Amino acid sequence: MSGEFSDFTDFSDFDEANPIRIAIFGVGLIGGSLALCFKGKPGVHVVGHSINAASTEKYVALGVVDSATTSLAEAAQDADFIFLCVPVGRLEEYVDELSKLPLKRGCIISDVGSTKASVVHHADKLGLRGAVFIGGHPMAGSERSGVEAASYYLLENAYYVLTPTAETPPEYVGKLERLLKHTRAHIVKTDAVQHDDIVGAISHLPHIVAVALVNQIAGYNESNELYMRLAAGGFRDITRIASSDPVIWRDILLNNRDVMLKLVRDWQGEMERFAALLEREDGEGIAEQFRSAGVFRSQLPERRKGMITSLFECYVDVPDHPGIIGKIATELGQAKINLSNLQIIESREDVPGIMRLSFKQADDLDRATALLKSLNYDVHM
Ligand SMILES: NC(=O)c1ccc[n+]([C@@H]2O[C@H](COP(=O)([O-])OP(=O)(O)OC[C@H]3O[C@@H](n4cnc5c(N)ncnc54)[C@H](O)[C@@H]3O)[C@@H](O)[C@H]2O)c1
Ligand SMILES: O=C(O)C(=O)C[C@]1(C(=O)O)C=C[C@@H](O)C=C1
Repeated sequence: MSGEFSDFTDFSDFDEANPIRIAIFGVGLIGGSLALCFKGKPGVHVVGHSINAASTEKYVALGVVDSATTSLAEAAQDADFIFLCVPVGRLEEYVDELSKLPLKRGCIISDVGSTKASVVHHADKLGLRGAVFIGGHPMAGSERSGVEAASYYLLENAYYVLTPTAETPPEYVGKLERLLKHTRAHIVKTDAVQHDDIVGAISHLPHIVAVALVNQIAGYNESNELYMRLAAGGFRDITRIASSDPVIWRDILLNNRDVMLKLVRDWQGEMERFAALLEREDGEGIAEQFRSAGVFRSQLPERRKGMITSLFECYVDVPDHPGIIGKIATELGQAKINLSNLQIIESREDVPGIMRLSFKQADDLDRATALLKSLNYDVHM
C-alpha cells in the first residue's frame, strides 16, 4: 500500500504516573488480541464491553481484560482510548451511541474494521464532542473467531493501517501510534478509500475466491465423496480462509460492495483468460501465467504476518518413516525453540512428505531453519 510508514518507540505518555483507561467493545479475535497487548502494561486498565453478560464474565475469567461490563456508558466513561472491535455492520451504530455520551475530553476512538471508508466518513460528519475518531485496521487475523482465538502475538510484525483525515489533529495520531506500539505491529497511514480498494483486492477477493472454490468442490462431492478424500495440500492451503466467520465476512463484503463488484468482474475476466488458453491448448500461455504469478509472489515481503498466514512458517521435506515427527520435535525442543504447530501436509507411501512447522516468533523460525539445515534437512519457506 502506498502510504506513510512510521516507527515510534516513545512510551513516555503511559506509565503509573499517567494511568490510562482503554475500553474495548467486542472482545473477540481482534479485540481480545488488542486487549492482551495492553493488559498488564504499567498504568493501563483495560475494560471490555459485550452486550452479553456471560461474555463479560468470560473475558475476565480468561484474563483478557481487567474488568468488563454490559453497559456501554460505563465502559466508555473516563476512557482515554476506545476500540470498536465489533462486526463492520455494527460500527456506525457504536459511533452513534458514543457520540451521545459525555466522553473524556481528548478521548481517541478507533476501530479495527476491515473496511474504512464508511465508518471514517460517518464519524467525520457526526462530531464527537471533544473526542477524535481515527480509523484503524490491523492486517492480521485468522479464520478463527471469538475471544478464545485471541492472542498476544497475533498482531506482532503485521501492518496496522491507520486512516486519519486531513482534519485529524496529528498529536492524536501520534498518541494512538504510541499506544499501538504495544502490539508490535508496523503502522501504515493511508486514505480510507484507497485502503478499501487495496484491501478489497488482497484480502476480500481472496475470501470470495476461497469460498466459491470450496462450494464448487462441495457440489461435486455430493455425487462422489472421493473429491473430499483426495483433497490434499493445495486445496487446503488455498481454502483455509473459507472457514472464516460468516457474519464478519457478510458485513465486510456488503460494506465494500462497489469495490468488490469490480474485483469479482475482473476475476471473471481472469477465469475467462484461462478458459481461452485451455480451449486453444496454448501451453506456452498457461506456463507464462504461472511464470509471471511466481515472479510476483516471490517478491511478497517474507514472513510478514496477516495476509495469508498469521504465523512464521517453514516447510521441511521429510522421509516417510515412523518416528520422524517425534525426531524433529525433539531436536527443536532440545534447542529450546518454541514450536507452535506441526503438520504433515503431504504424506504418501514411499514418497517423501512435507512437514509444515509454525512458530509465533521470527527468531524461533530463524533458529529452527538453521538447526534443521545443519542436520541436513531440506528446509524451504
Ligand atoms: N478476522 C480477522 O481476520 C480480522 C482481521 C482484522 C480485522 N477484523 C475486523 O475486526 C472486527 C472483529 O472481527 P473478529 O474477527 O475479531 O470477530 P469476532 O467474532 O472474533 O469478534 C467480534 C466481537 O464482536 C461481538 N459482536 C458480534 N456481534 C455483535 C453485535 N451485533 N453487537 C455487538 N457486539 C457484537 C462479539 O461478541 C465479539 O466479541 C471486524 O470488524 C472485522 O472486520 C477481522
Ligand atoms: O489470515 C487470515 O485468516 C485473514 O483472513 C487475515 C485478513 C486477510 O485477509 O489478510 C482478514 C481480514 C482482515 O481484515 C485482515 C487480515
